[in-house]
Amino acid sequence: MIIAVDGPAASGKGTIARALARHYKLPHLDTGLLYRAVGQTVLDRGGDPANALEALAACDFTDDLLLDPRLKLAAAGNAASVVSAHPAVRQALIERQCAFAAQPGGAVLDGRDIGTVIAPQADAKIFVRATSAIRARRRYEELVRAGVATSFDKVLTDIKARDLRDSTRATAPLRQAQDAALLDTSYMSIETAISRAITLVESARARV
Ligand SMILES: Nc1ncnc2c1ncn2[C@@H]1O[C@H](COP(=O)(O)OP(=O)(O)OP(=O)(O)O)[C@@H](O)[C@H]1O
Ligand SMILES: Nc1ccn([C@@H]2O[C@H](COP(=O)(O)O)[C@@H](O)[C@H]2O)c(=O)n1
Repeated sequence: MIIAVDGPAASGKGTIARALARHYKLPHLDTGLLYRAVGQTVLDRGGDPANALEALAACDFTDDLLLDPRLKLAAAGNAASVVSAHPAVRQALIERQCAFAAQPGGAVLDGRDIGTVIAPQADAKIFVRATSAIRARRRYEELVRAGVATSFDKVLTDIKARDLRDSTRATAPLRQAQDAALLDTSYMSIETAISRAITLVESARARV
């Protein structure tokens, strides 16, 4: 079974995708990490994420970078949102994601274009959303817990800028697939959101 989980920054899609992977004993891929690794590599090389050639060259990152805690920070997230708009970067990362989705037994992937581009054949698709203020509050609290110095206003501004870039780019923009179920977690606890996600997957399976 392939499960596609998409949604905007800090909507909770990673939390839900990891829980679904545990529940159904499936491997999980956080595809945002791949774009973050490209963005971080450009920054480490002193390059400009908006430069398509530099961003494409940074797709040669090695997998140990995926464990680098810097990928969780705002700098990598913002750079990821810029490099991910280059069609050549998306093309360079597509094969790896499609292969992950196609492995025997299936997989859970989360990102922005899983249900629309990477795995349009997914058995279950969930589009996770929450208001920008609630997403910013959750992300701000997460960063504070991790000891990162920031402010709620900065996190909210970053999230809004990322939403705009991700949903207006020409290639594989963030959008809900026509056959995806919408899960608005704005006023849900993590536990409720996970349990609703499992119910949505079960409904999708029952329809097949
Ligand atoms: N329903 C919820 N209620 C409260 N907090 C939540 C909920 N869902 C997720 N969170 C918290 O919000 C933060 C962001 O969640 P998560 O990392 O899953 O989002 P994401 O969409 O995967 O983010 P990113 O776009 O950065 O990959 C985390 O600290 C997580 O614990
Ligand atoms: N399938 C995807 C996943 C991510 N992106 C871009 O990467 C940025 C970081 O993603 P997070 O999920 O870790 O927040 C995100 O803002 C997107 O620009 C993507 O394009 N496609």
